Formats: sequence, structure tokens, C-alpha cells
Amino acid sequence: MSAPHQTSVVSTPLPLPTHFSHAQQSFSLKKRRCPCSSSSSSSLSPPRPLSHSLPPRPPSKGCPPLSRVFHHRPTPWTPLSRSLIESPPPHSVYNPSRPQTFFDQCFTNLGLIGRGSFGEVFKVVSLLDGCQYAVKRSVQRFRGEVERARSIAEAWNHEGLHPHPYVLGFIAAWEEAGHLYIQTELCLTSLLLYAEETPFHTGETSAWMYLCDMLSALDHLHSHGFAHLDIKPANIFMTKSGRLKLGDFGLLIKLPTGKREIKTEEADLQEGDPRYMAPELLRGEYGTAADIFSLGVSILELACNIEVPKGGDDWQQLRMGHLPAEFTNALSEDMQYMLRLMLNPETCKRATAQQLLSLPSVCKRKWRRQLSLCIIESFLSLFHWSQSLLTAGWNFISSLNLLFTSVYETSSTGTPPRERWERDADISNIYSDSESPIPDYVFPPDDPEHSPTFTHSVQECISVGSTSTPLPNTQINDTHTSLHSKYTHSPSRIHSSSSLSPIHHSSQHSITDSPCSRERSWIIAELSDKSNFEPKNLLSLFDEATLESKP
Ligand SMILES: Nc1ncnc2c1ncn2[C@@H]1O[C@H](COP(=O)(O)OP(=O)(O)OP(=O)(O)O)[C@@H](O)[C@H]1O
Repeated sequence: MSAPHQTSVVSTPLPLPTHFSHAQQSFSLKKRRCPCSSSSSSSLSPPRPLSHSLPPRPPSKGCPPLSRVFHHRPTPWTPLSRSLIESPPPHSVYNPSRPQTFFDQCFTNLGLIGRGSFGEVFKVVSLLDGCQYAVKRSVQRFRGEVERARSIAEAWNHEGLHPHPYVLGFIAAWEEAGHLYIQTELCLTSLLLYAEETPFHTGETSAWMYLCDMLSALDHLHSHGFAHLDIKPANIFMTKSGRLKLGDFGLLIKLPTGKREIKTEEADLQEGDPRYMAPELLRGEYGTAADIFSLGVSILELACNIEVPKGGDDWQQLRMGHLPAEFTNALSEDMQYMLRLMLNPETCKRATAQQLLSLPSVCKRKWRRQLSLCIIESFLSLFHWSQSLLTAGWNFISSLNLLFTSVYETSSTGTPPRERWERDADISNIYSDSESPIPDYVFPPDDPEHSPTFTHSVQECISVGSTSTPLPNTQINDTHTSLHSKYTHSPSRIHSSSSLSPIHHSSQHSITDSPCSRERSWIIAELSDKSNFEPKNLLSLFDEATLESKP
């Protein structure tokens, strides 16, 4: 780097993992995720530059796929979190004897909201309390006990944390069919995606807000003896109000009481993302100071709107205490000072979360941030509350409407409204002559089983499609179905084709007799023909019949 560096240089360069040698070597301006990038490019768009990232490894030819080695044996549902073990869902919600999974029985899946290297995250509604949550499901089935133990550790780590306004809320965790499920509080997105998709929300002003939130979260974690060890924008989530929540506790460690750090020999620890990794982690020193360093790199990235390197010279320089002055010179003195405190290569000289929170520059911004969050969240809950009230009011009105409707329907079953009688009368007038087959044959006067239902059905069939207001609770489709099934399956007289045939034939005899009998026979034919029976407007029936009768 050409710019002068502000802190002293530590002479010995840090060893770099070899697989980072091909990775991005220097600071660069952040590449934005274009909203249209996912869609297929049009023929007019310029050719895409060649990708310089490493191609994926070819599949191993030496051994069969893991799915063939480890047969998919569905394992029963196992609650992993204390919350589920102590208060499992009631039998009415989750019944293990049903074929559906616990997830399917207890949640309504609203869709996929994100995908990480470990799992897929779904937005869900819990059928237990009606609230929305995020459920992360591991993509791969566990390939062994070590992998399983690691995955489960994330859930247990998360549950072990005390709730905090800036820490993602844990709800439950369970295992089913070789997959781990973690149910957490639902957020809007991750800070990484948010910063990429809304570039105007990056820069120093936003970075101060993010810093205040995350320092509070780290102070909470560290004061309870935990170190996160994977702080990065992808593991920080944002709620609707803009509040940040620290999540993804897969690498979290519990430190021995009174200690701020442990050595590698004391535990089998994994490394986090190299871009945000503190230098002491490569020396095997794991502790709370590593979180401060990673937060410092994240804030540098967000405040300067840059991508930090995964390796190379600039990566080394940053871990020696040299800030990229070509980017940081544009920041305020306060922010530069903060970054120097957080990115100090020596852990004992690096500021703690508590010390940083007590700085006047942070104190005043934290106070402002809390006030603005309080106002936004109050507005949001007021909005939510009024929405719920409106929904409840609407439901109440609907249920009243239903009640009145059913009362009306009950009374109408006993004595059909006059309008119906009139229409029935109109229909019967069509068949008023002696040839009329319907009244005696289809509606047996003393057959209570057929008459009302069928009258109703015919009447509905005729009124469907008319401009008249349908009767409340009229089930148009069901009418057709019920008619169809009556014709087809019921042993009663009206459904037997042999019974209808004579009538049909007799009416057919009279087709040439008069237009009226022609119309009547046409309707009877329509009624007797099960497959062609479609609800029709009475007027249109007549229109069609008249048309047919014309030579
Ligand atoms: N609680 C949540 N609320 C809203 N979105 C979430 C939540 N948890 C995860 N997501 C979304 O899902 C994506 C993947 O989640 P997450 O990073 O936790 O998965 P992962 O497999 O652990 O990823 P990795 O191991 O690569 O960090 C996130 O980038 C985010 O967009």
C-alpha cells in the first residue's frame, strides 16, 4: 500500500492458510448485488466478464456418493432444546403417529428466505402461537457423529445465551430424519445482504449505528463468559425496525470463569471467515478480543463501503495494525480512532466492548440510536396493534354476518322465501299441461327424501349464471356435483336412466307437436344427460331452445 500507515509494524508476517492464496488479495470497492442479476441476461446486455473464482471441485470418483453409503433411515423426532423437552407441543398440534414431520405439523411454511453453507432458512407461522419465526434446517443429513455433534452444538450454544435485545432470540431446536432444525426469532434480512442491496445505508453514519448495536451484543456475550468467534455482517441480522441482532452461534465458546481467552490445546476449535479473522486466532489464542477485531473489520468494510481481502499483503497489513488509509482518510477522526482501538494487533492493547461503549463518541450515538429504535418500534407495534384490532373487528362482523345468514338459511329451509316459490311456480307453469313429466315423476309429492333437495338443486341450477342474487350459502359447484352424484349413484327413481328414458322418449315424440313441448323435452333431455348437465340461465335456455326451433 502506498499510503502511510498509522501504527507500528509487527515484523513477522502471519502464516496464511494455503487455500487463501488464490483469494482476493487487496481491498476493493464493494461489488453490488444487482437486483436484475438473478434474471437471465437479455441479448442486448454486454458479455459477462470471465469469472476469476476457482471452479468447484470435480466430484470424487473413488467412492460412491454418501447417500449410498449412509442409507436414509428416517429417525424419529428428537427434541434438542430445553424449551421443547420441558414443554412439548400438545397432541392436538403434534401427533407422532401421523406421517407428517414435526415441522409440517407444527408450522405453516411461508417460503424460503435464505440459504447458507449449512442450512436453508424458512419463514414460518407457528401453529402453537400464530407468530412468525425463522426455521433453519440443515441441508445435509449428518454424515457422522462428529458432524452431528457440531451442528447440535450451535443450537445448544444459542439456547445457553441469555436473551438480549441485540442477540437473535432462540425458540427451539429438534432433530428429525437426520436433519437439525433451529427455530429463531424472524428478522428481515442479514446485514450483509442489507448493505449490498441498499448501498445508501452504508457509510459512516450507518456504521456508527451498527457499531453501537453490536458493541451492546458483544458486551452482553463477553460479560457472560462467551466468545462468538465468527463475527461478520453475514451473521448479523436486521429486524423490521432496523435493530441489529447477532446470530449464528456455531463457533461460540464458553470461556473458563475469569478468563478472556483460551489456547488451542484446551479445545478443538474451528476457524471462522478469514476476512474477519483476528490475528491471534492463527496463534491458537481464542477469546473475546477476537470478536472485537472481527467487529472492527466489519465496521471498516461498512463505513468505507469496501470488500476486505481474504488473504495477501493487505490482509497481513491489516493484522499488523495498518488501516487502508486511501479509504479510511475519508472517515471522521472519531471513527478512525475507534477502528484503531478495535484493530490493534495485540490483544492486551485492544479495547474491550465495555471500554468502547464508555467512550463519549459512542455514548452519545448509542443514546440517539436507542431513542430512534424506541420510536420506530413503538410506531411499528402501534401499527401492528391497530391492524390486529381491525382484523378482529372484521372477523367479528363476518361472524355476525355468518350467524344471520345461517339463521336466514334455517328459516328458508322450512319455508322457502316467496321469491323461490314464485320461481318454482314459473317453472311448473312450463310443465302445466298433462304431458309434464317432472312434477309427478321427478318430485314425488310424498317422497321427503327427494323432493326438497332436488327442487333446490334444480332451482339452483337454473338460477346459476342468472343475474339474480344467489341465495346465501348457495354452493354452486356442489349443486352440480350433488346432482351428478344423484343421477349417477343413487338408487332412487330419478337417477335411473331407465326411469328417465321413457319420459325422454315420450317428450321426444312430442317434439314436433308444439314449441312448448319441444322446449320442455329439451330441458328434460338436459336434465337426464348427466355429463351435459350444466347450470344455465333460464332465459338463455329459452333463447337456445327458440333458436333451435327455428328452421
Ligand atoms: N432469523 C432469521 N431471520 C431472517 N432471515 C434469516 C434468519 N436466519 C437466517 N436468515 C437468512 O438466511 C440466510 C442463511 O442463514 P445462515 O447464515 O444462518 O445460514 P448458515 O447455513 O448458517 O450460513 P453460514 O454457515 O454460511 O454462515 C441468511 O443470509 C439470511 O438472509
